Amino acid sequence: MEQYMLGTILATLLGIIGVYVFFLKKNGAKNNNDIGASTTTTTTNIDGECRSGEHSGNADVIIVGAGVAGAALAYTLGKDGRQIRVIERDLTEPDRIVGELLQPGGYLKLMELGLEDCVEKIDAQRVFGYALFKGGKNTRLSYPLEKFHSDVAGRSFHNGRFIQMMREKAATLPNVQLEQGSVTSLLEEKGAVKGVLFKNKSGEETKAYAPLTIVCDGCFSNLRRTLCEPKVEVPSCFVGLILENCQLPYVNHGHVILGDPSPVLFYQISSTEVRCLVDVPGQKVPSITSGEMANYLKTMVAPQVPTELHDAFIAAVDNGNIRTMPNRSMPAAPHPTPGALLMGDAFNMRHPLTGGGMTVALSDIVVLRNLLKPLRDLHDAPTLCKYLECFYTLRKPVASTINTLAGALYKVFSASSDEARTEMRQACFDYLSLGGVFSTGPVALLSGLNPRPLSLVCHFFAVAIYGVGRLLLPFPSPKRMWIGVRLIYSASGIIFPIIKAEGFRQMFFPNTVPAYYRTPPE
Ligand SMILES: Cc1cc2nc3c(=O)[nH]c(=O)nc-3n(C[C@H](O)[C@H](O)[C@H](O)COP(=O)(O)OP(=O)(O)OC[C@H]3O[C@@H](n4cnc5c(N)ncnc54)[C@H](O)[C@@H]3O)c2cc1C
Repeated sequence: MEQYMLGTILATLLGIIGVYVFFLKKNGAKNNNDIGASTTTTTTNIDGECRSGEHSGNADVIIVGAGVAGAALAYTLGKDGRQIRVIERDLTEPDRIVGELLQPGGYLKLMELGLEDCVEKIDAQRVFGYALFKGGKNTRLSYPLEKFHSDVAGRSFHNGRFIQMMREKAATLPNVQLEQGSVTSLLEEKGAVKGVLFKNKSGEETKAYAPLTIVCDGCFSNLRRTLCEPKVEVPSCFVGLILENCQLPYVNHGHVILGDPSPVLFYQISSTEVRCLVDVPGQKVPSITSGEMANYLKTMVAPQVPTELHDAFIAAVDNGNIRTMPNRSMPAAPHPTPGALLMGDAFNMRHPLTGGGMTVALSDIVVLRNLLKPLRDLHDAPTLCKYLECFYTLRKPVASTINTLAGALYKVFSASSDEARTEMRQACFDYLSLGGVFSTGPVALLSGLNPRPLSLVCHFFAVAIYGVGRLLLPFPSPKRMWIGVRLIYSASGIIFPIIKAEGFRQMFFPNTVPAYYRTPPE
């Protein structure tokens, strides 16, 4: 017992030194890398233009993009009685490897929005937690669902089917108009966005006006430039495969393999298909056409795949249906602009390892809906813009917890040649394997069921301290003490930059939003 106490005190001291050294070193460091934003011009000045003959319609809100965020938002605001005009580039069912696992926290938001039936009739699978695999060992991490209605669980599905269900549901509302068109720019007048310029289905340039334009054009957004400061990072890419005729070792669970060089995911997306996402660090993946990719998957990845899935994995590689997608992260950095708002991936992204994107998007929609509900008229753009500034703070507890965890876990779960990082990775696996609060705490954070930033920081440093304790006990050696110091330093180096980018004050003190911002304008 005394040994453990001593270990904990030592580890805490090391932690403080680590944090201090980290801040000394990082002070002033900047990262302004924006490789995600396109160079497309995003605003068109319409000062003095005649609008007669153009599509002014009578929309209260224009929504650009009917993906996860846009389609859910269209239904939500439409249900509240607003006239909604949705312009979506392609209304056919999307076929992609993103957004296939909705966390239970996201499902709760779907219920709040009245959209939970959109995961019915699409062969969606219930998800009750995760199974973690590392070096021949595995552990099951269940979502803490006991307190919730029996329907509440994660859901995994074909993303396109889910989106199509939400689009169809939104289109059943008479006040929601869904049309195909590609928005090329925002229409700006005296510093306020008044609508959009888009190419309709027949290729004709058309203008549409509304007091509020909400841009939900996804991770490759070319409209966000003027509405935020996009600092996009691409730490890795996902390579997607579909496995058939196989059974996951843990039924109804997501599977995370702590592989080398980085994680591999498996989860069921229908009753007969298992999605596999292989993380490849960096912005380039081996070429698919030259066969380099198949070779990489067979020689590097297949030996790390659980034996139950091995044959199906090889068959999926041989089948050749291999897709790739960059994994982007971008903290929310809005430029509040009268008449416009960003939502979904266009506004904020995080590494998809923890499957948090849809949960954040749906949670943001709930926050926005509640803010807009008491407003009868949206025409006073400057006042509305000032009022909606509190959206950026009110969303923080959920969004920042999920974002921070995604970024931190990706780094902890990736293999490294650094001994301290290797210890941290092992400590994380062992900490989660302890069960009880050591697994339910982090899983509740990841699943969006308990989005508390402080709890996240406590668990993160508890893992680090646990790692240091393991190094020092029973007999600390100078070498192991040094690795312990580096472990705390490296843990600080992982989490503090993410918290800084998320905005420390908003993340931990969301109730400090001035009362003025919370009061709806008349
Ligand atoms: C590889 C990968 C895996 C992921 N896995 C998960 C997961 O398992 N769980 C999870 O919760 N999240 C996951 N995510 C994140 C998730 O996919 C996103 O957070 C979510 O799709 C964001 O929704 P969105 O509406 O902002 O964007 P999208 O769903 O991409 O929708 C954007 C829409 O805008 C349309 N559009 C684009 N430009 C224009 C234009 N100029 N005019 C008109 N329309 C336009 C597009 O056609 C599209 O329909 C993953 C992401 C990646 C990259």
